[in-house]
Amino acid sequence: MIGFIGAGSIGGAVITGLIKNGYDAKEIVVKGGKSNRTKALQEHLGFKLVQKIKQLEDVNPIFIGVGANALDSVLLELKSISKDKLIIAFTGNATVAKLRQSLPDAKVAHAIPNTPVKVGAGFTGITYSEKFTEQEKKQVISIMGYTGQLVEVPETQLGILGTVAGCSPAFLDLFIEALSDAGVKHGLNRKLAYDAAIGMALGSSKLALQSDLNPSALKDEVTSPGGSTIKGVAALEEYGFRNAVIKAVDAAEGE
Ligand SMILES: NC(=O)C1=CN([C@@H]2O[C@H](COP(=O)(O)OP(=O)(O)OC[C@H]3O[C@@H](n4cnc5c(N)ncnc54)[C@H](O)[C@@H]3O)[C@@H](O)[C@H]2O)C=CC1
Ligand SMILES: O=C(O)[C@@H]1CCC=N1
Repeated sequence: MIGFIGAGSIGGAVITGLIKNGYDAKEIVVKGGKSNRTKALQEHLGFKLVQKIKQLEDVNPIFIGVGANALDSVLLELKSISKDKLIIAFTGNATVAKLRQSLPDAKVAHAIPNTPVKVGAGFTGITYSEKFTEQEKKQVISIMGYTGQLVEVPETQLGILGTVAGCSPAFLDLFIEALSDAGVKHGLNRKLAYDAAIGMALGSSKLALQSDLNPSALKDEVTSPGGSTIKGVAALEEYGFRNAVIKAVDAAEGE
């Protein structure tokens, strides 16, 4: 059995991704928060819902999906049942040092998933404490693999990886929304405008993944000489698109 504490946006997305992609819901135990959200998710997905962290005593690994405000109290409650367990926290400020200090008898890791885990297309960065064996890392991969890619990085890179992959779904959604607004401005109906923008983002991502060319060269393939695309690219540069994206990442990184 595997466990979750906190099933909000990211905890719920990982649980959904696991179950929708074939992980047995009967093997998942969730301790949710005070809202009815987890109950609604449980009715939809069929995992086991418990009321107390102590009820996760026989569960391993345990994933923590609570926010920073709830982390300390959760770790305090978890301590007495954490001996030799694998504890993986998604919480932004759950550094390995903090987790290690709060749960000295556990094997801890800090991971930053992104919301596409919900459809098995996630990109999750993870830093393990040195206590994790290769076998235990494989165990985590065998679970998180249901939700997409899992990439191990040193903790010095986990924050920026979490921004580039974890915050950016919101940035891309904003781009898709803006693109469809422009389509509507020029006469497309809203549904067709969204379908076109989303279909483009999906197709371009697939092409970037499968092509030998980097995104810069792929852009060059779209910009016919004297054509409409290069005029649009010039306008994006004029309005600081590239700089706006870099500044967005700087801001998310707290700069
Ligand atoms: N939303 C995202 O895309 C990502 C979020 N994160 C990090 O994950 C953390 C949570 O973020 P969200 O899921 O967006 O927030 P959220 O507010 O949607 O989810 C937090 C959940 O924890 C529950 N909770 C609070 N106290 C609890 C307790 N004692 N026991 C069980 N459940 C409890 C709440 O009821 C809520 O459902 C944050 O630190 C965030 O930085 C990390 C990667 C991606
Ligand atoms: O906004 C946040 O704090 C989290 C971190 C990555 C995505 N969402």
